[in-house]
Amino acid sequence: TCAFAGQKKVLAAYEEAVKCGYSGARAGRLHTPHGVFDTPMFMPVGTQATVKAVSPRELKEMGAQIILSNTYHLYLRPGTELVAEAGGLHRFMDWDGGILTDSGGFQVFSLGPLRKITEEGAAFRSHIDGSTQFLSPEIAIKAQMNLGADIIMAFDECIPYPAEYQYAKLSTERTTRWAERSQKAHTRSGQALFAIVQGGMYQDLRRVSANDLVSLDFPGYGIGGLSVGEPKPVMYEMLEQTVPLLPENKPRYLMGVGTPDCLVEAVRYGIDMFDCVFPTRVARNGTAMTKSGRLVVKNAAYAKDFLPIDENCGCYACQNFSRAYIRHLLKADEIFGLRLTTIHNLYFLLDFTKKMRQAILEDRFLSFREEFLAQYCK
Ligand SMILES: CCNc1nc2cc3[nH]c(NC)nc3cc2c(=O)[nH]1
Ligand SMILES: [Zn+2]
Repeated sequence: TCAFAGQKKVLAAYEEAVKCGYSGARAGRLHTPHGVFDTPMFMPVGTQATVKAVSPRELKEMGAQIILSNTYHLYLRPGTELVAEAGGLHRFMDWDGGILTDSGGFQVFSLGPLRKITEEGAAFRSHIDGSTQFLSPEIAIKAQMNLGADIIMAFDECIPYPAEYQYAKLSTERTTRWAERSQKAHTRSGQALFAIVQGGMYQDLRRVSANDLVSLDFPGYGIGGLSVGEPKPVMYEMLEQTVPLLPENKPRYLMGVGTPDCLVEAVRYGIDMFDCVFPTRVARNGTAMTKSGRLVVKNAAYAKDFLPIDENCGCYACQNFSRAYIRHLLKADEIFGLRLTTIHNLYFLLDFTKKMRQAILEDRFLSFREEFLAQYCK
């Protein structure tokens, strides 16, 4: 491993990245106004200012460092000015760890019935009350400044998959112009603005997007437009093309990823931060994540299984309750059942990133990856 001194960048500084072997995997420390955090890291998703079914105290207990909230949702309800009046998102939801807000781009394209995208921004209909809404780089950045997250995201377009080369090219160029407008609109000190690399599934567009955004000098970079239905090998190929072009002393955030096998591959390419609704979403339909794959604890097979979900798991659910009990709660539509599967899934992913960090620091990441993939894809 080689120690690595990054120059101090305001707030989202990236330093002590420790490279491991010939893979791009690295263990780093991310500096924010709410603390210094270890990477690789998984960020639980708290879309509407709550990570569904768990409390801030439980999140802290399970080792969550930074959580994600969605600007699109909070902008529509309860409104980002209201959150600012409440003292900002940290106060509003009583979370004193790190918060990252997305810029609404993705939700507009994936939630609201899309109206149209112009150079100015994106018009859409609210998925809540059908009202006509409009988001632009300026509006999205102002909303995020009101929310007061530690890390905010530039306004971008997540190119759908598949997309024609010409569309991907024009959209990527516009996203770069939007990144510049986001930068100009961002006037709040004590907050890091990350750009988002696009380029669809086209190697040359990915390289152009990364190079253009790097020359605009952001404190960190999201990699967007992935985990949108493309085959995993295509996602990995885009990472291979993109990550090496990003500054080593700045964090790389792969948006919307994912399952443990994707995390371990992305870490190998040099990704530091992840967010995904998968662990909390599948928990709510009774699926638990384990190192051997998924365990649908709601299945009849577990009716009399008095073992925990995972005997080696240190989470509150596995330390105190059996599969039979959790299955009973889920079958009875008891809220506590969803809480237990959610606590387990979040703990599993947070613990998994901690294990990857340890492996990197001990220079054994590649064997860690081999062993995990052999067990997980079984
Ligand atoms: C910050 C908002 N912009 C933004 N969010 C995203 C969220 C994603 N979530 C997934 N898979 C679940 N892919 C994503 C891509 C983007 C993307 O390209 N852009
Ligand atoms: Zn557990």
